[in-house]
Amino acid sequence: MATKGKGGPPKLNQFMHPRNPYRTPPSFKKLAMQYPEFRAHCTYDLSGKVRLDFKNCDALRALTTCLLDQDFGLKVDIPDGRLVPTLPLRLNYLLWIEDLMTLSARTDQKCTRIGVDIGTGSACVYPLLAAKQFGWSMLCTEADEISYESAVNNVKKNSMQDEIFIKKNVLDDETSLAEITALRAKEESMDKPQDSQDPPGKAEVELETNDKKDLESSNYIFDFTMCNPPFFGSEEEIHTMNKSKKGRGEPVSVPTGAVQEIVTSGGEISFITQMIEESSQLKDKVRMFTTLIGTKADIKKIKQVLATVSPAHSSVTEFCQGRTMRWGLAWTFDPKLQLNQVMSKKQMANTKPMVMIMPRSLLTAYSVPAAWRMVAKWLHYLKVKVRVFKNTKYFVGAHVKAYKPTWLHQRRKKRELDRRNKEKTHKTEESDDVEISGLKQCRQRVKIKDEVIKNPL
Ligand SMILES: C[S@@+](CC[C@H](N)C(=O)[O-])C[C@H]1O[C@@H](n2cnc3c(N)ncnc32)[C@H](O)[C@@H]1O
Repeated sequence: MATKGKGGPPKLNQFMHPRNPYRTPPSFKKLAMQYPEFRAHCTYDLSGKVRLDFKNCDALRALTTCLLDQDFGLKVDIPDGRLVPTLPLRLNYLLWIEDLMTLSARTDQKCTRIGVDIGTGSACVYPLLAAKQFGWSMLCTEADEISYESAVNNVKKNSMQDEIFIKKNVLDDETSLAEITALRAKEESMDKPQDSQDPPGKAEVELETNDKKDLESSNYIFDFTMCNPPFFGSEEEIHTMNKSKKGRGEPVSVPTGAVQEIVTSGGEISFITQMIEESSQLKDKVRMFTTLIGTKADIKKIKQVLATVSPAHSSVTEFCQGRTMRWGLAWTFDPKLQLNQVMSKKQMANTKPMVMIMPRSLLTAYSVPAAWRMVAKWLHYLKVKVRVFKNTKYFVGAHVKAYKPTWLHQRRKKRELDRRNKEKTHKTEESDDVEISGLKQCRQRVKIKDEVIKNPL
């Protein structure tokens, strides 16, 4: 269950993406020691704990820029008054896209992924993280002049001009399409197998043949699009939506960002509706479309809009971080990309365990470890990776519980008891050295020993 903090909504960190590094909160103490610009915003309580004022935009900006530097080696400037991205959410979204792309038929690790970030913001946070952490190339759009300039500078600052392209308008811009098509062609020619002295194994040949077949049949230029759309419909909405909700206490941090960054006419529903409509015209160029959704209440309406363009598959997930939740929607017109195969952490937690009943005839010894050894052997033979989780003894993709019928369990228990009693009677007759089994017998043995000590021969 989520933990409830003092006076605020419950903390949701445990539902963060399993690979999100911020599942373990960063050490403010370490950050304060390393970065004077972060230290300037810190206070210390009586126990010496470092505290940050999350309602101060400058403090939030220092936190994000210092973490980007410390954890990802990214130098980022965010102009005053512009949106300060929080990193746990950004990583949750990118990691989910990474999960979805593993389903893509282009499973070759060598091929560079090319994505589009719609409305990249002044920090250019998604493309920078995507290029640095995942090795993807990104084409981005940014309509706001100040944010555009700042995003271009941030890319230059990190020498990522070969991986990140920023445009004011993108998908209808022939120049950017030409640039990306050229990049894709370059990547593909680089990925072609070089003459090697070792002949490839059978598995490698099969993989390469499948990849080639897939590339031949694919005209996709982009692997995915992503977007954190402007959230609010008006300036008044910013204030009403951020007012404390009953039972949730005061919001922990302040909303950051200029009006033109976070407000759009019609709110996120209208922005996402437009993206969905445009996606059906771009279905041959983009394999997968995704967007962030800021309000739970909007999901139903957005799903209805999505149904009108009849995607082949779609999937909704939730992103949990700190005390806020956001949602992700992905859709594709490619029938091979079964997006709903990727489950969110919450879905995983609610999934019932898979129960396997092992027929006795299959096993020489009918016990849980014996059943597990047999399953593990089959899985090893099938080359299925098995992870053993802390609280589950036996785990195979889903929980695999060895099933023991009660009647059988009781019969075995009775047989064991009979055997012990028989042995006990037998041994007591023979000698005083009673075998230890169970607390009662243990006491009995101690008594016997006591007697031996008291009455030495
Ligand atoms: C909510 S902010 C998200 C910024 C950044 N992606 C992030 O997650 O931190 C939305 C961004 O979209 C930009 N934007 C709004 N309408 C746009 C459009 N039609 N084309 C491109 N960018 C747009 C805004 O200027 C703003 O920077």
